[in-house]
Amino acid sequence: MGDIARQAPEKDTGEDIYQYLLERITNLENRNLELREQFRQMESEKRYVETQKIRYERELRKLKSEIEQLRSPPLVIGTVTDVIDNSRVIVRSSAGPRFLVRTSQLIDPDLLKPGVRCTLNQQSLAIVDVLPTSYDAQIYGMELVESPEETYENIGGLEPQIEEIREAVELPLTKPQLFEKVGISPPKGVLLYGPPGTGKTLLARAVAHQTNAHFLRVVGSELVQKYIGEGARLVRELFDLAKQKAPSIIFIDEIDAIGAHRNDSTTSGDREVQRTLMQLLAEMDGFENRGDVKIVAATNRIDILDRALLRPGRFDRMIEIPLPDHQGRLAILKIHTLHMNLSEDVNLSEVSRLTEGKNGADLRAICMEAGMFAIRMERDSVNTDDFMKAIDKLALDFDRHHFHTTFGEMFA
Ligand SMILES: Nc1ncnc2c1ncn2[C@@H]1O[C@H](COP(=O)(O)OP(=O)(O)OP(=O)(O)O)[C@@H](O)[C@H]1O
Repeated sequence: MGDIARQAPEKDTGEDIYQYLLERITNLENRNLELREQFRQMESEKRYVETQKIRYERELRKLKSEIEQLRSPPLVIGTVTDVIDNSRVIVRSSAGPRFLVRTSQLIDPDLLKPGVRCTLNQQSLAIVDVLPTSYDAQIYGMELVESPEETYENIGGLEPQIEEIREAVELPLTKPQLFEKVGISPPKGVLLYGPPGTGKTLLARAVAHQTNAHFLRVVGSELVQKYIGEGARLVRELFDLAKQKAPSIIFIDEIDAIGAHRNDSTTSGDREVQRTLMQLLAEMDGFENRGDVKIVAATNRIDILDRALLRPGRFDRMIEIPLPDHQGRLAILKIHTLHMNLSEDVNLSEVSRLTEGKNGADLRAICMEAGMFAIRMERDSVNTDDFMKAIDKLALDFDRHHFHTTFGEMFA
């Protein structure tokens, strides 16, 4: 600035004035360049702030819709008993009482006939939807796979557990005569317990693959939360379907949601859970041991399970699925990097050492993230640096998730 503001020469010979103006022009040009550079930097900062803003807005929208979902009340199931006119029908709710309710204009009045099952809004009891009369696994969030693709080779570090489940589930399905000859009953149900993401679902799917059995998966919490008053009925239908599709493996994930230790509380939610559990126990008891339907359940909370579930003839085999140790992590990393193009510098044993305490699902995520870092750097092989960044990113995501969960709980 000082240069630009320099005083004009006192002696105004033509040469001096020319020199002075030349210098002034150069200074102004330099200053112009400086300002342009500053402008460019500010533009790029502005762009960065704008993208950050978009990211936060997106995150906000996601969180809002999550809150919305959590707040949306479950639906009540009912059966139409009488139709008054196009907008009013009498419905018997699954909890017992009958109501005169309104129907949404979106529902085709021709569908509303006595005997039809429908869902009702929990507060207004207005009819929200009509359920198909025939059994539809998808409605209830059941997953039915003809024969899953996972094999024992896709499971890392659980050799003793694989052996156990083969003996308890696979052998009775493939060689029932062995048990008959010896005169013992094979286990009816197997309970897999341990921390989340350690491969319990994977193990159950692999057994179904090995035995060419249908794989039917239900989630305990969904059985009792999605459609009030339907838990017991769903359990009954689940077993019917499994028998129909035999050989089959019923996989009940989060069994603790229906099989937690009972206490004396009598809220309607608790009664619903109890009815569902009683139905499950009844189904298991009335079940042919030597049949070709096997039940595998999984839980992260064996400590809260009702002992009734663990009695002989029910889940009489318990298999612990622990967090993987160093060798286990190495085996899992090998599985998830099998088809990846790894640079020579990658030492999976070192990656395993740096991921102590991580489960199989985390390790899979680390491998995928490492691959993403390589893609971002426009490389076609994954190197050690990518793995290090992926490990850091996972730790960061974990902290963020933890923060959101705690934050969410504060407002729950
Ligand atoms: N031992 C393992 N070997 C290979 N992959 C694994 C292993 N454990 C977990 N994974 C990976 O993590 C994913 C999630 O694991 P899975 O759903 O089987 O865990 P889970 O124990 O059933 O968890 P949850 O208790 O949360 O239901 C699997 O699909 C698989 O890709």
